[in-house]
Amino acid sequence: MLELDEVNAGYGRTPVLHDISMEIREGEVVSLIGRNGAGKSTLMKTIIGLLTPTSGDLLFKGESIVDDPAERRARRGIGYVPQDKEIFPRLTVHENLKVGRFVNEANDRSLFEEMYDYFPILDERRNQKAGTMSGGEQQMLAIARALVGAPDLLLLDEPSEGVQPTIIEEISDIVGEINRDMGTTVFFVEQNLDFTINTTERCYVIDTGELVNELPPDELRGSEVVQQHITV
Ligand SMILES: Nc1ncnc2c1ncn2[C@@H]1O[C@H](COP(=O)(O)OP(=O)(O)OP(=O)(O)O)[C@@H](O)[C@H]1O
Repeated sequence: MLELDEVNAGYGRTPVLHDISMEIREGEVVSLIGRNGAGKSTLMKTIIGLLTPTSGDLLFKGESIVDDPAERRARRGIGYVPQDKEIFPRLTVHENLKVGRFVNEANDRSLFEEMYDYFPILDERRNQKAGTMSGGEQQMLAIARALVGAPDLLLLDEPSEGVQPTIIEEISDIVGEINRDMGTTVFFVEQNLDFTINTTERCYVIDTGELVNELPPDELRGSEVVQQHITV
């Protein structure tokens, strides 16, 4: 589904990502963990097209997308939830979902009702202004908005951030259901070990812009790799 081939990227003259190569196969739920400043958001921005790599290639469904602007990548079928969610606080829940549908309008499918089934709290609050909802509810809205146009790949940047623990578990379960029922491939970056272990099938570890390991989730807890590269 997604392949990164020796990707280097950064800000201006400051390199952040160094020779990142990874592969996310169709139907997988894959994660990347690393501490603050390790380069996780930079990697997400590079995949969605908000940052241009200085070298390397990005392939989506076997085709290079490295020259595509972000909106074309979205229309090819990549949904993205940024770290700060970027919901529109003055728009209602339903209006926010409509924006998500517009971003992916090339796709024939719209999943408004499916999203309300997965996230009943959003159904209850269809006409509520998004800015009045809790952090967890806003995160759910951001995920639903990224999914409403039926992308093939969903990218989540720290989905547990600013979300209370009970809702983190709920989000983990819903991401799993969406992956199973809709076949959506998922790639997320996180610092939260519990969320990562509960949600993922395979986990990459990043430290100072370099991939240092790849582990199954049941080896994450107590692992020396995690001690060395994740614990602050
Ligand atoms: N817009 C920017 N301009 C310059 N440097 C930046 C910018 N954004 C991030 N950086 C730097 O790039 C490095 C990686 O940051 P990034 O946000 O990718 O880390 P992260 O792993 O997502 O961390 P966090 O969990 O804190 O979001 C850091 O050294 C950071 O200071």
